[in-house]
Parts: sequence; structure tokens; C-alpha cells
Amino acid sequence: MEDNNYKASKCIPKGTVIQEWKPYKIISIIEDKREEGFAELPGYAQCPVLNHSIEIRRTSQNLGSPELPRFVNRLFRDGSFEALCVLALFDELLCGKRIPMSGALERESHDGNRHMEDSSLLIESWPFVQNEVSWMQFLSLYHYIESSMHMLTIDHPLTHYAKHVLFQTEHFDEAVKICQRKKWIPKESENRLQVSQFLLDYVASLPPRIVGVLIGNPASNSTSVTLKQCSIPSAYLELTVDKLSDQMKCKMISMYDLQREEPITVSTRVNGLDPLQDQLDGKLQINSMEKALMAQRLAHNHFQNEKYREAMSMYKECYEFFSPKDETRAADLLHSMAAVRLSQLKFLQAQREWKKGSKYQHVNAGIALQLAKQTAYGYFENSRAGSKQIKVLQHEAIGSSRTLFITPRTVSPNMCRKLIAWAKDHASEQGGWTTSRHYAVPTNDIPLHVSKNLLNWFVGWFQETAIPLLQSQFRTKQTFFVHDAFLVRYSAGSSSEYLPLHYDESTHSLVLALNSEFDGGGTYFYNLDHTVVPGSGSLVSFRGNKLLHGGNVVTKGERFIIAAFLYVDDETTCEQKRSSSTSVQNTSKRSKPEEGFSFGFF
Ligand SMILES: O=C(O)CCC(=O)C(=O)O
Ligand SMILES: [Fe+2]
Repeated sequence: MEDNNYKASKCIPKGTVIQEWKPYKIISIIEDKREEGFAELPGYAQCPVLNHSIEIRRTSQNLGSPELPRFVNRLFRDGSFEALCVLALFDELLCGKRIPMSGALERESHDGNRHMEDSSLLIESWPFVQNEVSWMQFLSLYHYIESSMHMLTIDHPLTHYAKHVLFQTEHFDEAVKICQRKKWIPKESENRLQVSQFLLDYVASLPPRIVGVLIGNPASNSTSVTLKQCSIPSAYLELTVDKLSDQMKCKMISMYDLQREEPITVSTRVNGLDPLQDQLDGKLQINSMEKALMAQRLAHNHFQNEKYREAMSMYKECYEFFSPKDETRAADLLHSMAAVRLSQLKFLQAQREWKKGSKYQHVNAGIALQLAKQTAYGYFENSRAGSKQIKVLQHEAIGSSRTLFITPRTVSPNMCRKLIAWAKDHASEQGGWTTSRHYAVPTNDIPLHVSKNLLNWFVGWFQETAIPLLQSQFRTKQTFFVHDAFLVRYSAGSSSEYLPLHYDESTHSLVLALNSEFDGGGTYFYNLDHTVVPGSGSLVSFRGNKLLHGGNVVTKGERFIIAAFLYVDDETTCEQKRSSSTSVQNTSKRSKPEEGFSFGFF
């Protein structure tokens, strides 16, 4: 199968079902008894993956290595789908299935080992079978199983409840009372975003998630599709029960607006690789395609596990291997290296990596986007404000940690109206509001760098007003860079009426209120349990990657804001890191979502 099969054949808007498969044969589902009590919640019955008959299939035989059960148990505890893959693998092995050896090996030699790319499971499970089978046999077995199996994690129904149903249910107060009675959430909780987060934390503290392993090629009737894994996923898989036929359906859904030809990559998470990775890191000499692909996977894993130094050096080696011969992969690697730099809060270094990638912008939309923002926001230009005498606006600190401020009337009401009008004009002339700012919610926004009017105004305002204000609020002399900025519209009663709790991908963030003709709304800060709803023209500034926050539900009308995600440059960041031990620490257990990295959000 060619890589082209994974590419978007046309523009695919966010939220589109790219592919749908049904039915699946479910051979294994692990399920715990966590429903107890949840059924009382109003609307809980709407959650997918309920009422499904469960077959638990575990092999009782000796699995060949005394390590395996412990390994598998740990994976189960982490809720990892790999556990089931390993089990299924061993089931096949122990059933004495005949493995079509030659087929698998031929395929490899024809396509230059392309199939090794997604082989984290292969790497992971090898130590557990090496006493039983040869590497070649194992490789064949792996490919055989891979070609006939799809693996999915299924969210716990309460996760769906917390993310979606809670926001729709009219019986919110009743739901809260039940949750409080059961001690899933604390007594005082009442804000929807807060309750949602408490429930997500609760579900994260429970035993393993429900995990399914699906056997049988879902696309066997049509062209077959292999799901690729990537550190920048563009699609996710959703599993639902078809009520009519009582069969499982699987859908692949785009996570953001995919451009024509953009690769479709699917998010999965790799757990429990570390010890093996340490072994491999030192030994992996990148002298073949197979090794380079394996190294790239390991680098992605390092990145996911926030081992930036290791990730960076491995990406570099891979880049050296691929750059003379494979433009697409080389571009992907440069993009990954820049993303690592950004995660290290080295903003300018990240931008330099992207700049190096300018020769690849025709094959990599991510690089092209960053280069467009470099031009728009002038990261490498020295023309900073500072010569003028600047008056810092009066502002108010919220809480004692100097992580959140409100500055009233930073922009005139007239200007606010103009900004909204420009955004609306842009949307009607250029094909509407974009929806790709958040991986989980179809937001409505216009990136400022694509609208001349919005950009010109914003850059001027940012230099003259925002930078001096932020320097004073956050007590730094360093300058701030705009990593991204959007004019955002929330509409009551639509799918873009709120924004779930999240950390921004920024060191500092701005929310500039542009109107006040709505009910609800405002920015909710979880640690402070405080919603700020400042008047039109007022600015909320805060530590974007430190404070868990979200857009509160707009219950009537439309709310317009400018949201901007900023970085102080890296030297400043080091200084601030040292002095930030006094800042409010985040008590939430929420971890980063599973999708590697995304721009605009963590
Ligand atoms: O709507 C708000 O006030 C918050 C917006 C926000 O957090 C974001 O866009 O990242
Ligand atoms: Fe945010």
C-alpha cells in the first residue's frame, strides 16, 4: 500500500468523518465495573459505548517470559491499548497459528521497510518473546497481526459525559448534586467547566480505561487503510455502538481543517517504552531506512515523555540521514525539532529551526504556517517600541501570585467594534471562520496574521501598549513574541459556545474582550475558581502554560475576544523559571492530552 492512501484527497474541514467502518468483530474488551452509580446522572444514557456485551479473553497459558504478565499488568493499569496488542499477539503465537512468513518478508523488501515505521509495539514486545522465537519469525508474526487487526482505546463513558453531555443537560444542578453526594466532585462545585474537569480527574484516577482490540481488516471491502501514528495527529478514531444493529462502528474524524494532500495521521499513545528506549538509544546506529524510522519513533516517544534533549539529538541524526534523499521526511523532522524547541520554551531557537525549513514549505504545511507568522509578526526584526515614553496602564492583579491580571479599557469601544466588523468582513470574503484552534472543539476564529487590517492594528497595539504593560505586570525587561493570535467568536446554543479547560501553548496569554452584549462567558480559572468577565476593551493577561483555564459557556448572544499566545524569549524564561517557585502551583491532575503537540494549546 502506498503512503498516498493516507493523504487527504480534498480539503477536509475539522470534524468531518473521513472514513467509517462497520461492523467490527470484537475479540477482546476489558471493562471494569465503573458504571455503578453513573447511570443516575441525567443524560448519562446518551454516552456511547454503553450497554455493550463484553467478552474478556485472556490467555491462561504460560506466555514464555516471566516478565510478561507484569508488563501487561502495568500496561493495563496505565489503560494502554498496547497491553491488548501484546495479549493478542501472544494469543496468536500460542494458538500455533501458521504465519505466512514469505508474504511478510517480501513486502518488506519491496517497500523499503516502510512498515517498520509504526512498530513501537514490535520494539516493545520483542524482549518478551526473544527466547521463544527468532527475530525474523517475530517480525513476520507482527506484520501478519498488524495487517489483520486494529486497536482502539475507548474513552470511559464518564469522559464523554464530562466533555459533552454535561454541557447540554438541562438538569445540570441535579447532576452536580449526584456527583457531590458520591464525592466525585467537591461540595462547592457549580461552574460547568470546573465540574467537567473534576469528573475528568475522577475518571483518570479510576482503574483502566475500556480498551478494545478489533480483529479483521475493517476496510476489507474497499481499499484497505493502515492507521499511521504521528506526533502531530490530524485525525482520531471514535468507536460507537450502532443502536439499530447493535454493532460497533468506527469512525476516523479529522481534528483540524486538513488541506488537500495533507497526510492523515492518527493519534495513539505509547506507554512504558522507557527502559527499552534507554537500551536502544546508545546502540542505534542509523545506517538503514529501517533504523532511521525506528529512531524517529523513539524520538517521538522521547518528545512525548518530555525528554527533549534525547529527542532533539535523535531527530538530528534522523534528519542527517533523510535530508539528502527524502524531502518530506526531512521536513517533518525539522518541524519536530522546532516543536521540541518550543516545548523547551526556546521560542527564537524554534523559529530559527522553522526558518531553516523554508526550502521545505511546499511539502510541509506546518513549516509554511510558521514562516507566514514569522513574516507577519516580525520575530527577527529589531524594531521594538521603547524609544517612546510609554505610560503603563492601570491594572489589577487577581490573586497573590502575579500570574493573572486585568487591565480595564486598553482599547476604545469604537476600535473594538471596528475589529469585530473587520473579522466579519474577512470571514464573509474569505470563506468563513476557521475552526482549527482547539483539537476538541470546533471553535470559530480568524487567525490575525491572515487579515491585513486585524494584523496591522494588532501589531501596533501589541508593541506600544501590550509589551510595556506585560513587562510591568510580570516584572521582566525581556520582550514578548506573538506565537499565535486569533479573533474568536463564541455563539450561544452552537457548538462553539465554550472552550474546555486547557493550558495554552505559551508562556503568557492575552484575552482581549471586544464586546459585552452576551450572557455567561468570560475566562474561568480553575485554581482560583474565578471567572473574569471584563468589559469591552479590557485585557486579561496570564501565565498561559501555568494556569488551567477555559472559556465559560455563553448562554445568550455572541462573545468576541482576541486571544493571543505569547512567549518571552528563552533567556528570560530561564530567569523566570528560577524565580517562579512562588507562583501558584497547579493542583489539577489533568495531564497533557494524548496528541503529542498542537499549536495554540497543550
Ligand atoms: O474565552 C476565553 O476567555 C478563553 C480563551 C482561551 O483560553 C483560549 O483561546 O486559549
Ligand atoms: Fe487558553
